[in-house]
Amino acid sequence: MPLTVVVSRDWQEIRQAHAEHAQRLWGLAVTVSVLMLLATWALFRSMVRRQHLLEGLTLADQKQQALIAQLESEKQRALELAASDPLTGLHNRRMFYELVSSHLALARRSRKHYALLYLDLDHFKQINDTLGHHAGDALLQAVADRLRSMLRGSDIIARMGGDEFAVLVTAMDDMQDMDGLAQELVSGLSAPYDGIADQVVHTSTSMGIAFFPRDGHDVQVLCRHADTAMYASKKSGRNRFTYYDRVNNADNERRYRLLRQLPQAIADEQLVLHFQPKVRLEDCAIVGMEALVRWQHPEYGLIYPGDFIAMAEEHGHIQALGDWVMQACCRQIAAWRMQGMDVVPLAFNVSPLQLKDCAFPTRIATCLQHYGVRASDIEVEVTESCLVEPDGLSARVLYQLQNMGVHIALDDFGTGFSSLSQIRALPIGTIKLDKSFVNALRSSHEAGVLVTSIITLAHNLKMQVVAEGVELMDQLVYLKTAGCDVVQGYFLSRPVPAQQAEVLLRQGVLEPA
Ligand SMILES: Nc1nc2c(ncn2[C@@H]2O[C@H](COP(=O)(O)OP(=O)(O)OP(=O)(O)O)[C@@H](O)[C@H]2O)c(=O)[nH]1
Repeated sequence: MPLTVVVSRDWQEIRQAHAEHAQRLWGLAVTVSVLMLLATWALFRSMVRRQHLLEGLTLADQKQQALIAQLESEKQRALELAASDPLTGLHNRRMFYELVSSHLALARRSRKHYALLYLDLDHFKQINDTLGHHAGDALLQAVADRLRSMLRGSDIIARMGGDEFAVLVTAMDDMQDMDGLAQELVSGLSAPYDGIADQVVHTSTSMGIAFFPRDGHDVQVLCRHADTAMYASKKSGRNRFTYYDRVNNADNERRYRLLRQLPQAIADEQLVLHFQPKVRLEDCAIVGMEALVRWQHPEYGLIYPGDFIAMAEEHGHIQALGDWVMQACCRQIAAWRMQGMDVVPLAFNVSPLQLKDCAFPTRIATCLQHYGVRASDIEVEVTESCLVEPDGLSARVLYQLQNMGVHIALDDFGTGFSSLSQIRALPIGTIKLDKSFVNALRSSHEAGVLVTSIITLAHNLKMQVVAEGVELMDQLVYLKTAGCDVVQGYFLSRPVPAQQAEVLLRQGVLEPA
């Protein structure tokens, strides 16, 4: 700003000169002040806006965290339910297998002994029949409590289903130690149970014991041997225990004879198929049938697959047996069609070993052609164990089957380790919900929630849901409400021979009684 010097005697003149200058200064000061005020106000507004934005972001973040936590806890709940038995709170079969497997992996390096116990209540069905299912349930809970109290925290206890329990007694110094504990368990479990349906209930338990490593090296073999020993206890009078190595050799003898006779039995057509209808819940129409193989043995009578499929798998007969089943199905479809009947798809079970055979799809195609049957007339049911390697040979075989037009269903869903997202990558059109879930519907609200969410998820993934093992009206009603598509189980029909299946097919519908 220029410096002005006024020399004058006239006061007015001097004032005049200063007034202009002061006015300019004043104007400048006002402008600067207004600008500063405006800048402060703008800064303040932007800070307030930032604060709002920050609060909004924090809130959104909190909401997202809450949602993630909720999802995590839902997942945890589902996992817990899938790992434990809802009625007793013990581990379920799946978890037992997992825990025992990891225990045995460590046990291999120790010098300790492990005993696998299989327990089955004696005449439990009578308790259900006379006192009702609620009393039966209460007794199962009381048995679970007694097992917990009699065993150590380190032992693994599970309810394997129905009235069957299993225990892994861990790290014993000596196999002889088992005698005392086994006796204690058998007598402890046979002591009267107070307050079951306001009564005192008496029951007893038959038990079988297999030792690791003496009687088997993995959980499957140990369970099978302990189960065999448990049956030996039942046969020799119940309310007792039997060690696997002391099982009456008659059982082993029978197994050995069946094993030797199986190849000839397949060739001699001693196998027969029974058929269990699958019923659509929407209109009770029979929309499919599962073919189940039985062995009509000349000496032992009708033998169920549980007695010979594992044996066929272990001893290299599964391909011949599987081929027989596939051919018998196609033959049956052709025969029914010849009689002018409307045929529904016939499903048959395929073992994991068959799916590892890259010639399997070609054999199916030849068989279909031979009997003049369409690929859509059959369905293959595979188990989750077939799917452990999603891009392995089994997956390729499944894709080949799908390309041929064969429908693929996943059997016993929920008992293995596959998740819906894992199986989504495979050509699975239907999941068959395992009967343990259907069974748990009666005793657990959580099971209901889980079943409903599996059905919804499966539908979102465009899969059909078949519920297996439906034995009661209330299970059927629940499944229908939950949106399940198809059911199968004793409540509608047991597996029946071809002639009875034919009657059902002609009927076309199967209304609940
Ligand atoms: N209350 C109740 N009963 C069940 C449950 N699950 C299966 N069951 C019943 O348990 C019974 C099991 O009977 P079994 O073990 O086959 O026969 P059992 O009468 O015990 O005869 P033995 O084993 O030969 O001594 C069947 O009647 C099933 O319906 C359940 O969760 N609760």
